[in-house]
Amino acid sequence: MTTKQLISEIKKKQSFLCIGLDVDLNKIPKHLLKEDDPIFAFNKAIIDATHHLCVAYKPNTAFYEAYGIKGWKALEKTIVYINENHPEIFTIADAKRGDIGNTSTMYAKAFFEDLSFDSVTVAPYMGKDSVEPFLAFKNKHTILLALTSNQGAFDFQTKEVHGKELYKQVLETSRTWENSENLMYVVGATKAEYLAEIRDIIPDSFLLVPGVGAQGGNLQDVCKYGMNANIGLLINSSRGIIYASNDEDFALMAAQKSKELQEQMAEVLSKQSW
Ligand SMILES: O=c1ccn([C@@H]2O[C@H](COP(=O)(O)O)[C@@H](O)[C@H]2O)c(=O)[nH]1
Repeated sequence: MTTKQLISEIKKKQSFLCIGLDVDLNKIPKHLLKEDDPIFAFNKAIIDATHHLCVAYKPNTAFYEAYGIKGWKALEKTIVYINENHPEIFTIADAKRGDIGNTSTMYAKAFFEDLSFDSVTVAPYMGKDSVEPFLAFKNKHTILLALTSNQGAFDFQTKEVHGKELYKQVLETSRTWENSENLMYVVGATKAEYLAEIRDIIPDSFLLVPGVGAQGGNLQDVCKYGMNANIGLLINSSRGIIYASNDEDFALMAAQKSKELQEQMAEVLSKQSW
């Protein structure tokens, strides 16, 4: 999917909500455990109930890898289901990959070609030659970790190296890489106060913003400091939506939580001049 198509979908749905599909078999409703593939059954119900309210789904691959081959198959069925039934939805493999060049190429093939995701999250720590193999894929997006939502972000990312914070160096340097127009960045909702300075460095890039909901990030603050002329934001909530109920009504409750966020986004968008 192109960025232009993503922006047009945001305008149409009045939503820049990304729903995280982080399926934990200990948290899903008990009745689903009788299904052949409980993970897929859960995802399908959530997708059927919420696809009109969001523009992106983000399965975090850890939640699938943890269940071995069955988990990976459930991930594959989930992405096929989204791509076949809702091709307008932007898909994110939250896999946080990155390795020496030839290995990164294989990671990129796994997520972009085999699984047909629109994007994958990538760690910048190994530098240019570990990220450029992902960037080489046309109409696919590499979402680079910049300033993450967790407390550990302060261990390295905000530390100054040669007089500049590391996350700012990631933003500035990555802009010089080949095919950098295929870059998006992860910035945690819990770090909203950094967004104005981040926008000074990368005014046009899309940001994937996790941390609203269970981690306490504030949607209004993220929009105030992080939005650009093309919206430029995908705000993710995972647990706050998919575990709104662990009973028979889980999909309905997920839709209700999604609607609450979508309505707040529509309100913000109504004040935006296009
Ligand atoms: O900085 C980051 C990067 C990724 N994540 C991931 O996003 C979701 C957040 O889940 P919630 O349940 O809404 O807290 C999860 O998959 C994280 O691994 C992040 O939180 N922060």
